[in-house]
Amino acid sequence: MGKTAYLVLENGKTFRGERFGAEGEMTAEVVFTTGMTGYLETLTDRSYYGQIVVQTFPLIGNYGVIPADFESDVIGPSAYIVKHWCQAPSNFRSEGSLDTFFKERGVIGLAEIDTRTLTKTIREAGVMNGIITDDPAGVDFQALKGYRIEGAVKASSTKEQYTVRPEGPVTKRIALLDFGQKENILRELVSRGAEVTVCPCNATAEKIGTLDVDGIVLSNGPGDPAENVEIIENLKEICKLNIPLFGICLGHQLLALAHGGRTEKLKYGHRGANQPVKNRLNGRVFISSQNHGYAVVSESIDPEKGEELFVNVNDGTCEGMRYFCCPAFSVQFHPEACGGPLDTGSLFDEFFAMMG
Ligand SMILES: NC(=O)CC[C@H](N)C(=O)O
Repeated sequence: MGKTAYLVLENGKTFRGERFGAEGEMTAEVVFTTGMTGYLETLTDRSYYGQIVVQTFPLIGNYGVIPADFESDVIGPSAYIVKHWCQAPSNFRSEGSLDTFFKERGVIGLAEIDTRTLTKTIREAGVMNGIITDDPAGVDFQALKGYRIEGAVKASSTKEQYTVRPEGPVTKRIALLDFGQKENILRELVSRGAEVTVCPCNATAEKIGTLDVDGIVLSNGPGDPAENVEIIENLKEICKLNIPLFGICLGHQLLALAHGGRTEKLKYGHRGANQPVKNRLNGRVFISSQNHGYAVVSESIDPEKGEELFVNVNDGTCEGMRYFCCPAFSVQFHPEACGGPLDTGSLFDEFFAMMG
C-alpha cells in the first residue's frame, strides 16, 4: 500500500489517495482524459504541461512501460491520478512498471482516488486547479486559485533546429514548427517520404523562407494559445510566404489567432480517443483523438479569410478551419492519433496532395 496523500481542489473538495512514483507536492490544473488505452502516449504528450491528468479508465499500467510508444522523451503532465495502477504489468514489449518509471523521472502519481466523483466534479464545476499534498489542512487556497500555466510553449519546444530524413527518397521538404510536438506527427510526415526540419517555436518567416520547403506544419502544444503573442505575429508573416500550411491542435489555434480570430477556454475540454467530428463539406463523421482545453471561435474569423471545416458533434465547437487567403487548413483533433483511432490520418495525405 502506498503512503496516503490527498488531492485538494481549489473549491475545497478533497480526495484521499495513495502515492506511487515520486514524493512531493504539486500544484497544477486538474484535467481528465477518457482514453481507455494509450496511457503512455498521454504521459509523454507535452501538451499536458502544467496539468495533473486524471484517467477516467479505472485500471492503468497493465501493459507496463513501452518506450517505443512514447510521444516525446519527457513526461508531459505535472502529475498523474488513477483509480488503480497495475503493479504486475504483462506485455511482451514492456520494459518496466509505472511506479519505477515515475520514480526515475521524478513524477508524482496518486492512486486509489475516486476518479468517477473527481471527473464529475470537474465536468459540473469546470476545470480547476488542484494540489497533491500530504497536508490537506495546510493548503494555501489563494495561491492554489492563482496558479496559471505560463511560458509552456517555450519550455516545451526544441531549442535547436534539426532535420529528420526518410529512409527512402525524399518526396517533399517540410518545416515543422515545434510547440511541444507529438513524435507521431514527425513519423507520419517522414513515413510519406518527407525530409522534415523541426524548428524552434519562435522561428520567423525569414528563417523558414531560407529553408526552401514545400510545406509547413504547426504542431500541437501546451497552454493558452493567446499567450503566444510573438509566435502569432511570426505566423502572420509565415502565412504570407504562400507555402501550404497544416495546423494541428495548438497549431490550429495559433493559425486562427494569426488570422484575427479568437480562442476561448472550454468548460472542461476534450481529452480522450472517441470524440466525434464532422466534416462540414461532406457531412462525414470521424472518431478522433483529442487533448485540448481551448477552442477556436469560428465566427470570429472573417468569412472572406476562412471557414469552419470540422465541428464537434457532441458540443458544436470548432474542430477545424480552412483558409482562402493562404493555402492552409487546420484541425483541433489529432490526425496522428497516438493514442486513439487512425480515422483522420488521411489528412496527412491531403496535405501532401496540397504540396503538389
Ligand atoms: N494538444 C494541444 O495542442 C492543446 C492545445 C492547447 N494547449 C489547449 O489545451 O487547447
